[in-house]
Amino acid sequence: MIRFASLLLRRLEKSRDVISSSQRQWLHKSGPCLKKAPKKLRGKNPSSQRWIVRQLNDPYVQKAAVDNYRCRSAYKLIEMDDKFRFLKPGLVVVDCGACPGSWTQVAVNRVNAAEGFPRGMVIGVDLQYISPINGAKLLSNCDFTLEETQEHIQKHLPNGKADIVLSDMAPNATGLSSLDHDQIVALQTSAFKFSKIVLREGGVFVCKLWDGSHCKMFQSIVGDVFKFVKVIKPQSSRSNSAELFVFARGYKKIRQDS
Ligand SMILES: C[S@@+](CC[C@H](N)C(=O)[O-])C[C@H]1O[C@@H](n2cnc3c(N)ncnc32)[C@H](O)[C@@H]1O
Repeated sequence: MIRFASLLLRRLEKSRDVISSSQRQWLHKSGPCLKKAPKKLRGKNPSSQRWIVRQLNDPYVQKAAVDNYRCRSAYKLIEMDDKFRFLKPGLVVVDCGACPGSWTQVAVNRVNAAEGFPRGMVIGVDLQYISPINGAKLLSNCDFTLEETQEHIQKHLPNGKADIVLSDMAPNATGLSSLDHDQIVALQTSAFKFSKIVLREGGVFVCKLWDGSHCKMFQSIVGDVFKFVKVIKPQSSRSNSAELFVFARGYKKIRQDS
């Protein structure tokens, strides 16, 4: 058991949230969460130890492994979609900040779910390499905030249009909360501007923020062009994280010049 745990630790350390199929099988068989840190943690720095123990004890990490999702973030999108029912069969989805790919996996499953409906389309884009996902177009190593990337995405969209823009993009956190907040707001402002260009009337925009001074303003700017806006914290989002999601539906297709 400990040997397997050590193997898992090594893999977790290498790839953070991403879990391989053998780890998935082991987690599946091992049942309930580990409550104690395996001996192999000795010698690791305290922050690595905390991260590893948290991963091993996190039910969503285990569930993701069993359900074949690339990371626990999948459940945040699943929860939001179970509540608001926006990922419908046949829709076109852009997933910004898609790596390692769990939101893309959820979106592919849900927009292609029903027989007799046209197949949907999911395009994922990230600064990092995203390994292939059946049924998705992936644009790896692309900075979403660049005009050329956004033009490239548009070229892949049918008539340059999408029904849903998702953005789970996040900068590398510095630990300085106001700086991190400003950086994520800048990223999501770029996703919001893009959504105003590509969304069809009635479209949906979902993005992640880290709580801070600009949240209210961001929500109000989004509210100007969507009929319904809500800030939500899914249960699967860790309670000690500043993470929040802005969910906006009913894009009002008006002339935009910003
Ligand atoms: C929290 S992860 C996304 C997890 C993803 N939703 C999933 O479920 O697998 C945030 C991602 O945003 C990406 N990112 C940050 N800045 C970006 C940018 N300017 N352009 C594209 N991706 C970016 C990061 O590389 C990182 O992979």
